[in-house]
Amino acid sequence: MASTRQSNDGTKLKSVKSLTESPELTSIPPSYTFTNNPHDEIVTDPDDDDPIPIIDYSLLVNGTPHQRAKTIHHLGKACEQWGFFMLINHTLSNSMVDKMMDQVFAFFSLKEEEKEKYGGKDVMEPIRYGTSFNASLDKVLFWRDFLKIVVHPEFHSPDKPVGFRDASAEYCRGTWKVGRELLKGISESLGLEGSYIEKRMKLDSGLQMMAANLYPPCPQPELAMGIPPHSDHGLLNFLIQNGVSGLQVFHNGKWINVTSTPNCLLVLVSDHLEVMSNGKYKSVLHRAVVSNKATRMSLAIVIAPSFDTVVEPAKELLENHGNPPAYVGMKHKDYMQLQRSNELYGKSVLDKVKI
Ligand SMILES: O=C(O)CCC(=O)C(=O)O
Ligand SMILES: [Fe+2]
Repeated sequence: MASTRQSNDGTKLKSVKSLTESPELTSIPPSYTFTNNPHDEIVTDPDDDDPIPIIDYSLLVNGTPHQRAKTIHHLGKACEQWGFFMLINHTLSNSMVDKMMDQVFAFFSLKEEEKEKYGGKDVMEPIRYGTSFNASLDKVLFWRDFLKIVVHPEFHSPDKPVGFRDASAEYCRGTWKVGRELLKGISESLGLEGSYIEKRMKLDSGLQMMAANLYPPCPQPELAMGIPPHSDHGLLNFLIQNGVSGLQVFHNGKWINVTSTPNCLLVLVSDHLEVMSNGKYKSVLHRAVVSNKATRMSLAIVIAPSFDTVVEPAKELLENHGNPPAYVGMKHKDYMQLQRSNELYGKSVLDKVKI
């Protein structure tokens, strides 16, 4: 049975998409308005002297030993200094990516009753459609509808739209492969064996999740927020978007606009890589702002440890470098549950495991 999402005052909460479809909407409802301006920090485009790192995937997998070693070095620096990079020359074809984005758009375009089949309250449901982040807890609502699906170790898919299952099976297989190759390079960049992360994080039964976000045009974008500053659970997050910018990453005390670059994967270092590397690599704080011009869509693929893995700093890194652990271990499932059942705010979950 379709469940009903409740807003703070107990009334049914509409998706942002259906809210924006009412023709008279010229201002945003007060429940979406931030009283302390979320846009008051420094926002800038990337500096020419400190550009967003670019990693060439083809050199990592098919390069000469020298090219591969150089790429692994750059990869390590990107994880250390930005927690974020753009991946080019990867193996995901344009047609595969386009097909996937078309299906995500088709899902959000279904009738609300159809989408509401996945509108359950349990934050750990394998397929979950909703709005804002945690609508029953969010003090101010976010200008965003979402669909989250677990696709590994068990593959799930909504039945509609018709082409969704095939497109997502193909896209998820492709991104999983890229994720495992990148994690090999990242293990090596930490001075560990190439297979270290995949073994230690039990990636054969690792969690892969797809999270699709829809940010409809907003009549007062300066008062609203698509998704608040946060870092993600898991090891890596691959983001693609529909050609409309809105992602900002926090770097050296400033919010950096990430302009949409076709054919590249935006790769975000996530909390479990920070924990596992004992803080050498930092998960990136990021947020999404909205616009009054176009609907923005983004699609995230989370590559994460198996649910039963206790994620803690790699003993080998502590022993080799004589460093004390900076984080306590926590089971991935407990970490994810903690993040999903609270307000999304900065690195608040990571702070709980920091020593
Ligand atoms: O829409 C974006 O660019 C960011 C989405 C995001 O941070 C997430 O899904 O975790
Ligand atoms: Fe995120």
